[in-house]
This record gives sequence, C-alpha cells and structure tokens, in this order.
Amino acid sequence: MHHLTSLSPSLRFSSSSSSSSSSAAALSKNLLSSLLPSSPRILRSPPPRKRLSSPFDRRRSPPPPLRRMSGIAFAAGEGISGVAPMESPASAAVGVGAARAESARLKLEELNWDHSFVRELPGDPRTDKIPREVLHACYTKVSPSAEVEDPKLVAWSESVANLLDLDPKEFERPDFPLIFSGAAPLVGGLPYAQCYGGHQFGVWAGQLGDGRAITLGELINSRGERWELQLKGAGKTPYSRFADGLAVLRSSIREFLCSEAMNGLGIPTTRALCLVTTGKYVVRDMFYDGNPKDEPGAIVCRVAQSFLRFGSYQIHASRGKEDLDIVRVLADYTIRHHFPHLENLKKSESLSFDAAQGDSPSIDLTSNKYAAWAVEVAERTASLVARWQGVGFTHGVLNTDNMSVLGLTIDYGPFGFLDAFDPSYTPNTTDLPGRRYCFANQPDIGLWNIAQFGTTLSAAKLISKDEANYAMERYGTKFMDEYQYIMTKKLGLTKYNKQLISKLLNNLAVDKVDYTNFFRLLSNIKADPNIPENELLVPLKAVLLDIGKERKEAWISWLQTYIEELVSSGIPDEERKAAMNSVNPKYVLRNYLCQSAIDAAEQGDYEEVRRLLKVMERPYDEQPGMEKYARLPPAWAYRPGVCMLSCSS
Ligand SMILES: Nc1ncnc2c1ncn2[C@@H]1O[C@H](COP(=O)(O)OP(=O)(O)OP(=O)(O)O)[C@@H](O)[C@H]1O
Repeated sequence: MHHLTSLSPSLRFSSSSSSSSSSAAALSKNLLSSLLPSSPRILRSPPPRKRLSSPFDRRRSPPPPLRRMSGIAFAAGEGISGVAPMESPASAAVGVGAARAESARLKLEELNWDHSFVRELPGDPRTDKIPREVLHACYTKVSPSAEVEDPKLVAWSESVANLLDLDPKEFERPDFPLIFSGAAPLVGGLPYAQCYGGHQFGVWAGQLGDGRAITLGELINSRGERWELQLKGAGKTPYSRFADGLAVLRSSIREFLCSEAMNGLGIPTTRALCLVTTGKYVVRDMFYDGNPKDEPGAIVCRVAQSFLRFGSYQIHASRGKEDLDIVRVLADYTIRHHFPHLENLKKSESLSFDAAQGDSPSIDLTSNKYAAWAVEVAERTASLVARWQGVGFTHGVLNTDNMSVLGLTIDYGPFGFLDAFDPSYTPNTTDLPGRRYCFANQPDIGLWNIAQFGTTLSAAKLISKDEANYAMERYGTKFMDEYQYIMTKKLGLTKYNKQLISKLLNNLAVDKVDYTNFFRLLSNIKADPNIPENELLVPLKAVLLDIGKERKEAWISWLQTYIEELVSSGIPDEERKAAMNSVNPKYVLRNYLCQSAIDAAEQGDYEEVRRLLKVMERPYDEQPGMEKYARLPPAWAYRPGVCMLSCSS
C-alpha cells in the first residue's frame, strides 16, 4: 500500500472520516490477548456481548476438517453459495487433473465474458486517465497502457487456467505475453479500473482506486462461476494520483507466488493466472529513502470472483447524501452476484436463532438482507484471519482498501510468514513505529475494519447500529471458534486446551522457535507417558536450538502435559501424525525463498520461480528432494528488503 503521505497529498479528495473506530473499541477485546505473550495492543474493550446465532450458523462447533474448510465454508449450500469452493490442498495436489477433465478447454477468444459490473453499476462518463476525483461512479473505462517491449512469460498457473476453462496450451501462444501485458487486446474483454477509498493505518485516506490495476473483464465458466481477470501494473488510470501505474518484477513475483501458495494452504485468496515481464525498466525507491534504482517491470494477471473491497463501499458513503444511494446499488449488485442466497431470505430460515432459548431476538437477519450480508462478511473475514494466524501469515497492510468483501486475502505487498515466533512481527517497514499490522494484532484489525464496514452500511441506512454491532459480535465469536479449532487441530488434539496453547505460544516466543517447523515436527511426539525426560526433546531438537537448562525444563514440562492430553485423546500416533501433517504445512513461502527466486529472475532465469510455485502448490506433502525449501532463513535473509519491505514498492 501507499501510506497517505507517500502519495500526493494534493490529491486527498475526501476528508470524511468514520466514527466507528470508537464503536470498534467499544466492542472489541484483544482477541488473542489471552493466548499470546505480550504484544502491541491497539484496541481494548470488553468482550462481545452474549452470543447470538445467525441463519448461517448451521455449522456450529466444531468446524469441519481444516483442510476442507475453504471448500466447505465457501461452498454452495453452506450459506455462501455465491463463492466457488476454493481448491482444497488435497485437490491441488492430486485433483487438478480430475477437475480439469470436467471443465472446458477454451481458447482465449472463446471465453464466456459477462460484463455485469460495467453493465449494472454507475460508471465514470470520462475515459481519460488524468488523475482526478471520480464522483458518482464505481469504475472508469480505461485500457492497459504500460509500455512494453518483447514481454516474456515468467510463470503461470494451470490450476487457475482450469478455473477459467482456459486451455493450458494457450500459455504457449506467441501472443500470450503481449495480451497479458496489455499490449494486445483480449478479445471480448471490457477493461476498467475501480473506484474505491480506504482507511490507511487507521486514518481516512479518501479516494484511492485501482491506480495500477486494470480489470480486463469478467467471465462465467462452465460451472457457472464468475471470475474477474485483472492486470496489476498495467499503466495509469484516473486513480493513479502522482504514481506511475506500474509494478516491478520483484513485487510481482511475490504476489504471483504467494497468492498461489495461499491457495495451496487452503486459505481464501485472490489467484494469479500468469506473470509477464514488460521488457521495460521502472524506477523504484524501494525504501522511500532517496535511493531510487531501475528495476525490471512486470505485470501479474490476478483472478478473483470479485476484487470489491470494504473501501469500494466506503468511498461513496464518505461523499455524503448524494452518493449514499450508490452504496445501496453496489451492495445490491454484490448480493445479487456474490451472495445470492441472501436475496430472498425467508423467516423460516431463522429457526436456528437462539431467541427461543432466551437470547435477544432483536436482531432478525431474515428481515434485512443487508444485515445478513454484513454478518456474513464479518464471519468470512474472521475465518480468514483465523486461518492466517494458524499458518503464521502476516499480511502487513490491513487497510480497509485491502479487505476483500468476499473474505479473500488481497494485495500481497510486504507480507511475511513467521520464521522465529514473534507476536509483534511486522513485515512492513512503514509499520515499524506502531506495529499496527503485526501478527498478533491481525484479529483486532480485522474487527476494526469490520467496524468501518458496518459504519458505511449504517451511514447508507442499509443496516441499523445494532445490526452493525451484531456483525462485530459475530466476527469475535467466529474468530474465536475457528482459531481455537485450528490450534486444537495443529496440536493433534480433540479438545481445546487454552492453558496448553497459551504456554506453548509463550515458550515459542521466548526461544524464538520456528513456527512452521515446530508444528510439523510436533507430530513425531509419541503418546507415551513413559518416555524418559532426557529423550523427550529429541523429536524437536532441530527447532529447539541453543536453549539452556532452564528452558529445556520449561519445554519438558510443557511436553509432559501435552503427552497427557495426547494419551487422553486416544488417537493412535500414526493417525494423529497424518492428521497433524494435513494442517501443519511443511512448506511456506518464506521471504528468503521469494528473494532467491527474485534474484535469479532479475538475471533472466525464471526456473526458481516455477519450482517454488510447484512446491508451494502442495505445502502439506513431504515432497522428497525439496527439503531445502523447508529450511530456516540463512543469515543473509535478515536484512530489510528480504525479511521486511515497504508498501507498494
Ligand atoms: N505504482 C503505482 N501507481 C499508481 N497507483 C499505485 C501504485 N502503487 C500503489 N498505488 C495505489 O495506491 C493505493 C494503495 O496501494 P496498495 O499497495 O494497497 O495497492 P496495490 O498493491 O497497488 O494494489 P492492490 O491493493 O490492488 O493489490 C491503491 O489505490 C493503489 O492502486
């Protein structure tokens, strides 16, 4: 992202701010505070009120098996039918071929375009790219315009081609890099850039919009799913403010690889069809410290069911009365196309409400589709953040313009997976002073952002304040349910044990233990209370490095309690190991791995990018021969630019 001050202050159009940060503070508690060792706190408040249930809460606890969560929680019939099931890690590993057999194999010219966004929503009457405030419109029709010279295809995702019904042979077309660098038109497409706003680092930033992303069009695949294709780094738009509309190879490799790695982990995300170099250089001051340099330009083709963000609604609410109606029109559009099960809610669907058991019946989601929608957005967001916490992912820039209304991970800027466990880790150099977006704060930030979303909908009179608060409550409940479930699965247990997890996280932080490798190795512990003390740590010796006597005792004590829990769970060791390995990845896209692929690609060698993609598509599998991709970062990786990055660079 760009912090407000790093883009033109003269183009701060809107000054409207939201009052919901105070309501967020009033409702939030630090969601992880009871589990994590001390970490920055930005939101403190009482716990959510008594739990209410929603009509979507058919699946109370426990949630479904983690590796299927994305498939189940986002599957048709489970309350979120507008969003196609993500490919589960299992299918990413073995099922791609099978899934492909069902889908069509079309040439680019044969894709089934359906430009509902442009057809149904108010657009900007102008089509020029002059930076400006775009009022009363959700988008501007503009075409890609990045300068291109002999573009090259760096990497591509066959599983994304499959989502689109695109024949993977199309990747071999000589004109493929030209089309996906925007230099040649995509037949049937209808390009545009979206208008949105956002809160950046807690401050209302006014109009942002797609300053360097241009949607090529939307298509409907043979399974009836809507997919939008977007080029990131394709040139200026009216939303570019003073910036160049371009992206560099370094950040594009990170976005391409991490969105596919996230999908491999089974976590909802925007996807990436391909990555091309433009053949041109782009000047970037990577740390905004007055040392710009030339970097190779590149463009990623991102794919999602929708790129709508919280900021897409906020911008219109911020503009006052005249544009409030656009919030409603956009909300209607979103529900119609992406949450169709909410269109015609029936009273009978509220039967699962706890009202009959004495909970307040004052929030009846069946009487207001917008309230039901707000709750669903809140729940999807909570579920997403819980899954990030489970794999140790830190997004780095959780501004409201980076919050997908579908609950997808969106915008891979200065992200980072935890290596040594540190709750206050932030991968974003811009975030260092306050660590607002550090690992431990993500659950609270998700809630803060939901509060802004609720404020937007209530400003447009789509939901009441009580309904907005209820969405926040649901966020808290959903987050805790899913987080506890995930942590329990990571430990291979059947029952949530708060004290055990809390002590574990404390131990991990004290000894700076590698988060990913620890959980992977933990599955080797045997449920045998008779293992002598001096042998207990053997399975973990690769991650418990350089610890003294006192710390060894702390770990032994924790392991003894853990083994007691394992014994009482009664799950055979081998069965538990397999279950744990299906939720504790062996491979995560550590920043140093990205950097090695970037270094090679900048020299014209794209093999490492392609190899990393293959490894990260199957993160839960052992993958003999690929063990080096599970190693800890080498010493050279602990420098800014590798383990930490700035926004939008
Ligand atoms: N090089 C650039 N040229 C024009 N606009 C930019 C550029 N970099 C960032 N922006 C704009 O700054 C705002 C915030 O940046 P942020 O880093 O969140 O976005 P991004 O990484 O470009 O895009 P996205 O959120 O779509 O992944 C967005 O409006 C974005 O379009």
